[in-house]
Amino acid sequence: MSHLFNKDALQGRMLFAIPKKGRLYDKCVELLSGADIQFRRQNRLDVALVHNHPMALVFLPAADIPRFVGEGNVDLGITGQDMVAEAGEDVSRLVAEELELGFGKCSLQVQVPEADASLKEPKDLVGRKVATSFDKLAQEYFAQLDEQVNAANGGKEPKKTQIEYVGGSVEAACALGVADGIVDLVESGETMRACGLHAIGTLLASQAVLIRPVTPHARSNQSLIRLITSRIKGVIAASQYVLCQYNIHQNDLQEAIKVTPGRRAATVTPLGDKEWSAISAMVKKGDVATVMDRLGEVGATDIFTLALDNCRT
Ligand SMILES: Nc1ncnc2c1ncn2[C@@H]1O[C@H](COP(=O)(O)OP(=O)(O)OP(=O)(O)O)[C@@H](O)[C@H]1O
Ligand SMILES: O=P(O)(O)OC[C@H]1O[C@H](OP(=O)(O)OP(=O)(O)O)[C@H](O)[C@@H]1O
Repeated sequence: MSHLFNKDALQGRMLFAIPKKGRLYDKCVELLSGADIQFRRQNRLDVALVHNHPMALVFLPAADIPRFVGEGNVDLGITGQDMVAEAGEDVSRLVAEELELGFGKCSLQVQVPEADASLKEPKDLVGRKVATSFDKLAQEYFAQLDEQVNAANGGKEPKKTQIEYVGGSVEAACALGVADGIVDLVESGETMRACGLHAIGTLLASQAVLIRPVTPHARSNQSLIRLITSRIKGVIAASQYVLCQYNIHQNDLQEAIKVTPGRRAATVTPLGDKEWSAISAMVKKGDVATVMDRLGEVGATDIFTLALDNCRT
C-alpha cells in the first residue's frame, strides 16, 4: 500500500486540518458527516483520503492548525479561537476566520486557590508564579499588568510575573507548589472547583472556528473550498436554527415580520383567503419560545416549528 504521507497520494487534493484528538475531535467528525465528507481514518494514521471529493483530512494537534492554515500548507482547518490567539500575531494575521462553529465554547481564565485570601484580582499575582499551557497569551496579559503595577509603584523595585509553561493538567500546579495561580480553560468550571480554585479574571472567550489562509495557495481548488465551506455553514445553521411557520392576517403582517425577520427575509405566501398569508422564517433555537409567545401576541395562528436536518444559507 502506498503511504498516505507520500506527497503523490495528496497531489491535487484539497487539504482540511482537523484536531487529531481532544475536546474538538468528536464534534468535528460529526460535522464532517453532516457535510457528507466520507472518509475512513485508519488506526495510527493522521491522514485520511476523502472518498467522495478530491480532498484529504489531515489530523493535527489543535495548537498547530493555525500555523498550517496561515502558511497555506492546508486549505481549511478547524481549531479553537484560543489556539489562533496563542499562535501569536505573526500567524493570526495570516488566518481568516470563516465561521464560528458554536461548539468548543470555553474561556481562558486566571485562577487562584480559593483558600488564598491575598489573591483577589489578577494584579495580585504580579511578581509571583503563574503556570499555563498558554504561555504567549499569559506573557502578554501579565506584562501589561506588571507595567501598570510598577508604574503605580513609581518604578520602585519593579516586579515581573513569572510564567511557567506546563503541557497539561495545569490545574494541579498550585497544589503542587509549582505556581501561585494558573491561566487555563474553563467551561463548566468543574475542574477548577474540584481543584479548590476560582477564577479572578478572563483573558478571552473562545469557540471552535473554521479557518482558511488569508492568501490562498496557488494550487488550491477554490471551487471545492467554497463548496465544503458552504456545506459546513449549512450544517451549523441547521443545528442552530429551526423553521417557524404560521398564518397571519394582512393587518398584522408587518408586526409579525418584525418578530420573525428570518436570516435574510421571511417567506410570505398568500393563502386562499386573500386577507391571510402563511409565513416561514428561520429562528434561532434558543429564541423559539419567546418568538412563539410574541407571535401569539401579534395575532399569528397555527404557529409551529420544524427542525432542520440540513440547509444551505
Ligand atoms: N473544557 C472545554 N470545553 C470546551 N472546549 C474546550 C475545553 N477544553 C478545551 N476546549 C477547546 O478545545 C481545544 C483543544 O483542547 P484540548 O484540551 O482537547 O487540547 P489538546 O491538547 O488538543 O488535547 P488533549 O487535552 O487531549 O491533549 C482548546 O483549544 C479549546 O478551544
Ligand atoms: O470547566 P470544565 O468543564 O471542567 O473544563 C475545563 C477543563 O477542560 C480542559 O481540559 P481537558 O479536560 O480537555 O484535558 P487536559 O487538561 O488534558 O487538556 C481544560 O484544560 C480544563 O482542565
